Amino acid sequence: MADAITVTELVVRRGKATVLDGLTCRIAAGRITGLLGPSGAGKTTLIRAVVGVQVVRAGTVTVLGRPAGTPALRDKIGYVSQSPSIYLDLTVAENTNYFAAVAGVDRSAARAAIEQVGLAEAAGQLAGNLSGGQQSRASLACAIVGDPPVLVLDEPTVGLDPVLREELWDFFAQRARDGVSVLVSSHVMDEANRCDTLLLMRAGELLADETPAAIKQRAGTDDMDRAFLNLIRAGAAR
Ligand SMILES: Nc1ncnc2c1ncn2[C@@H]1O[C@H](COP(=O)(O)OP(=O)(O)OP(=O)(O)O)[C@@H](O)[C@H]1O
Repeated sequence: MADAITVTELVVRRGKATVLDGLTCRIAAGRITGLLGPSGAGKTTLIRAVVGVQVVRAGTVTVLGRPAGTPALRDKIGYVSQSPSIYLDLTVAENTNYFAAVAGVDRSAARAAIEQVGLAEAAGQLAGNLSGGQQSRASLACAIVGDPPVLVLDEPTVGLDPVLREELWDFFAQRARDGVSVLVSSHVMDEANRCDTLLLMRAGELLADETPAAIKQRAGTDDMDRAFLNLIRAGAAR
């Protein structure tokens, strides 16, 4: 299977700490890859390197065969950061229209994105007046305008109720079936079960790069929470 993202011997320092120390992994095209691990493991740092906003000390990151951060990738990656990255003084529709203009697509794509995240009724509202969950969805709408072939989502379902979370995961699965490559970080284990592949990180290292079923089998349990705890504790004890 082709890789959408290739990370080779990646070294990143943040402040005085080496957060990633020679990380190597591959993210398959047209699949949902989950990025999991304890707080501080380096998930956001890896995501930032993939979208090209992280200074890297050594190693390489390529997306769709090009170095991460190259201008040619700008309209190929939809990125949702941990905090909503929308203009609070614009309406939802104005925000998505702006992203449509940047992506070079017309406003019908912006309207479609708003509908896909279930925000049609709030399209005319100022983003600053939305609830936290609505702001997250508005951010996601901006990221998916123009159907980029790669989606990079940093904890996109935080603060969402279970129904919305389910809908968004159905949406990610649909996107993957359409050939989109989805890299998504999460702390929620039932979300981990919906990924095709899981990258489990701890302290900047990759502890596992396997299917959810393989991870559970290796950890000797059917419960994903328990499987992760087992693997993380085994990793810590190494
Ligand atoms: N701006 C920064 N300056 C210095 N160190 C940082 C900075 N941002 C993050 N770090 C450190 O980098 C390490 C990895 O952080 P990162 O945000 O990548 O972890 P994470 O796995 O995404 O955590 P979480 O699940 O809590 O979001 C942490 O030890 C953190 O303290």
